[in-house]
Formats: sequence, C-alpha cells, structure tokens
Amino acid sequence: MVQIIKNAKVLNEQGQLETKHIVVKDGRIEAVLGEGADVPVQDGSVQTIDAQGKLVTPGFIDMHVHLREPGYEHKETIESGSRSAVKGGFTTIACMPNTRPVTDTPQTVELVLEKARQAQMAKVLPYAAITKNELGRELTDFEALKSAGAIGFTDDGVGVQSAQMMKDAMKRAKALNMPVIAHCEDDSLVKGAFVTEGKFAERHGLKGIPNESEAIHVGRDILLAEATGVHYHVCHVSTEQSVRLIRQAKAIGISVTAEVCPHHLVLSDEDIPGLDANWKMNPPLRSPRDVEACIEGLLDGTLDMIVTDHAPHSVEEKAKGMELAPFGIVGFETAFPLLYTRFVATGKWELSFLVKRMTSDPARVFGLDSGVLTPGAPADLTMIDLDLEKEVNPEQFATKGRNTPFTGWKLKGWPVMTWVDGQVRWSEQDGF
Ligand SMILES: NC(=O)N[C@@H](CC(=O)O)C(=O)O
Ligand SMILES: [Zn+2]
Ligand SMILES: [Zn+2]
Repeated sequence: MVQIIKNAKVLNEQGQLETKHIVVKDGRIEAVLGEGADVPVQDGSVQTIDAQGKLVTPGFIDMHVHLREPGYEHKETIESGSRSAVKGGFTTIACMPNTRPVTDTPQTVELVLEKARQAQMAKVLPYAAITKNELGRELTDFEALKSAGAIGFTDDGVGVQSAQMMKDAMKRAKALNMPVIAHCEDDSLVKGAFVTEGKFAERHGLKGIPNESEAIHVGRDILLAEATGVHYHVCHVSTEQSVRLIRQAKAIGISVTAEVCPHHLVLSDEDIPGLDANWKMNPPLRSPRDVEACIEGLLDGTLDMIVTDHAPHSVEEKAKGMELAPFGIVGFETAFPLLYTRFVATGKWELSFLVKRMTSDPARVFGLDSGVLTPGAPADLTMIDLDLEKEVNPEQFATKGRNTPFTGWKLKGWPVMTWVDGQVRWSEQDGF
C-alpha cells in the first residue's frame, strides 16, 4: 500500500525546514519528494494525508521507560504505556526490567514482547536485568536473555553496588556485543534521603542525596568500561560531576554514552513547591548549577540523547506524601512540548537539535534503523503542531499515571499524529 503525506514541513540535513511530500510504501519510507516533484498518481490504491504545513519528524525514540508489566498493572500496562508513548509522539521505547517478576529470564522478555505485539502501538524494546531480581548478588543468563530479544542489560531502579559484579557484567556483555546501561547510585551515600542535598533540603530540614552518590558510580563504571571495552550507557544524568566525568571519558575514547531527562533540564530543587510527591523522582531534581551543566552537556554532545524515564505510579501511592511515595514521574505526553516551549520557542536551541536528540541520536547509539527519514527506513513518523498551545492536564493523559510536576503548564508544540510502520496509531482528531 502506498501513502503520501503531502505538504509536510521536514528538517533537512542543514536543519532548515522544507516543504516535502513523504511517500510511504509497505510501512517504509519510499521517498521524500520536493515541493515541485511529481507526486505518484493518486488512484484508489494511494492514501493521501495533507499535513497542511505541519512539522513531520521521525518518530521519537525513548531509550528509558517503565511500562510496569508484568506485576504492577495498576500503575501501567504495556498497552496503556505504549498508547501514552504514541500520544507523546514516541514510536520506539525501551522498557526497564524492574517489573514483578523482574525481567531476568527469557520467559519474561518474551512476555513483554508478546504484550507489546498485542498492543500494536509503539515498538517496544525490552532491557533485561544485570542481576537476578535486581538484587546485585548473581548475574542473569545474558546469552539466553539476548536470544530472547533483550537489547541491553541494566538494573535500573537501583545501582549495582559491587564493582566486581559490574565488571563481570561488562565482560559478559562485551563478549555478546551488548551494552550495559547503568542507574548510577551508591546506596551508602543516599541512606533514606529523597531530595537532593541543597536549598530545598535545608529549608525543610531534610537529609539530602549528594551529587557524588551518582557521580561515584559514573566514575567507577567509566574505568570498568575502559578495562572491559564494553559499550557503557549512563542513565538519567543529573549532576555536574557526572557530565564532567563523561566528557573526559569521551575525550580519551572510552566507549561511553549517556542520556538526560526533560525534568533535569527544566527544573531544579529550587522549583519544588513543597513536600509534594509529584516532584519526587530518582535522581532527584538538583541545583540550578547542575541543570546548567546538563544543558551544556547535551549541547556539546557529552549527553547523547533525551529520554523520559517515564515512571508511572498510582494516585494512591503518590498521595502518601513526599517521604513515603515511590520515586518517579510520567514523561511521554509532556516531553516534546516541554522542551520545545522552554528551549526552541525561546530561541535557545535549534529545532533540529531537539529533534536529533530525540530521534537519530538514540538510533545511532543503539544501532536502530529508525530515527531518520531516509528511503528504506521504517515509516515511524510524528506530526507536530508547533503553534498548538495547551495546558498540561493529567486527567487527559493516556498513561494510567497522573504523577507529573507539570500540571497546568501552558506548552506549545504538541504531537497531533503518530505513525508506526506506516500505520496511523493515534491522532489528535480521531484518537487511537
Ligand atoms: N526514576 C524514578 O524515579 N523511578 C523509576 C526507577 C528509576 O528510573 O531509577 C521507577 O521505576 O519508578
Ligand atoms: Zn534509574
Ligand atoms: Zn528508570
């Protein structure tokens, strides 16, 4: 089947917008034609959508998300999570193994893949755990997990406390040509704290999570990555010190890549209004100085990509208050408008830069064939109305989660239609 998306604004190699007609055939991009080009005959077999000058980008890729299934279906399911993803313009999402059971066996990897197939929404790429039950005691069967379809190994949710365990994991992953993805957190430095060390903690008389609890693992793991040669990827970077260590490691050719979340680029601990669990996430919101360092790191390529760390929790769980509620906020449905409004609409970033960090950069780092509009690539596409302005309203989210600090924010640049393999999965007008 042939589809034509007419009059789409597309970013060219130089990052400028050009009007194009995107031709899709059998789920793949067939051609991206210039304005004057002859569009293939539009008989009955050709389906045409007029983008009317709206931006069309490769579908967003989110390499760090929590879909909660199996085990925590009250927070999210693979279906509700992947619907939320598609509504946020994401067409490929990589899900973390901190489910119940933990994704530490081939059976659980297969279950995740099967549920994702049934949901028929976004492409779901499962990570598997580094250690059994994410307890840090015994490595999982990397080879079997890879065969079942896992794309990398991580104990996200907790740090791997033992350096020896991490080194063994890296050796095994390297032998299988697989990446190790690390949630960097030294438990001995955190002990019970739930906000960053700094102004907010001081004002409320709270013990803080120091920056070193993250950066110590980053530094340790960079050395282990150097020793083992593995592709080491750092999760949700939030501190100046981590950015510095990753920058130095890259400069001397160590195989390290990293991600950063929208909330760590937009919010600091000084923005937290009070003891509200919708502002509680791991890593915590850091100081304005850390925020600036993360932005700089993203700009100079030290941080390779933006991920949401979409982490839905139920209203009841988040109502327990900041101390007792679980860490995490939802992310899919606010990520692009948030960053577009804050950084692109204000003239700080080029639109092409933001899009690259959400599409071709994650695809390059993880070797995916999507994230680009070149002929032959899957027709995973997102149409965005850059002028559309809406208030964030969690009641309208497709995710089961309502846990966001961005309620009521007026944002511009909302996704309005999403295609996966040439199929429209969601549109603002017609829903799912
Ligand atoms: N980021 C979070 O605050 N929470 C994540 C775990 C994690 O990403 O470490 C979760 O699973 O809820
Ligand atoms: Zn984490
Ligand atoms: Zn996470």
